[in-house]
Amino acid sequence: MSDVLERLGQVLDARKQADPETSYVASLHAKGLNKILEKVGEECTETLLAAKDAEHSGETRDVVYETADLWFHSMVMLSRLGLGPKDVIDELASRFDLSGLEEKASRNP
Ligand SMILES: N=c1c2ncn([C@@H]3O[C@H](COP(=O)(O)OP(=O)(O)OP(=O)(O)O)[C@@H](O)[C@H]3O)c2ncn1[C@@H]1O[C@H](COP(=O)(O)O)[C@@H](O)[C@H]1O
Repeated sequence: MSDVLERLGQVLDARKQADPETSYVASLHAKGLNKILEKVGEECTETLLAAKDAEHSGETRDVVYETADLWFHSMVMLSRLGLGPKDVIDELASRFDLSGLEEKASRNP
């Protein structure tokens, strides 16, 4: 599963040098970090709206589609900052066996 994220991360890094006329990712980089963050925010909102709709309709296709857009644009943001999916996967892996409530308590002793 994470192989897909790893491969996509490599493609995204390579696209930083690509022609903005032929690459969507390169066109985002050409517009700058603020444009990338704007897209992350937009996709986040679209994901929330799709999840709200899905709870009522039971139809989950749009949630998957919008979450893919959100992950994709978040990965473009990470790539912009010299990071990649491995950084996030390693962070999640380090949280295995740690309850979210315990982690929160350790932050606010
Ligand atoms: N996974 C994706 C991916 N998911 C979504 N998108 C694009 O993200 C955009 C989604 O934004 P919107 O729906 O808001 O579309 P929009 O209205 O065109 O966006 P704006 O003009 O408003 O910014 C669309 O253009 C989608 O095509 C993606 N574009 C590229 N990839 C991957 O990135 C690789 C490199 O892409 P290029 O840089 O285009 O070669 C591709 O081979 C894919 O693997």
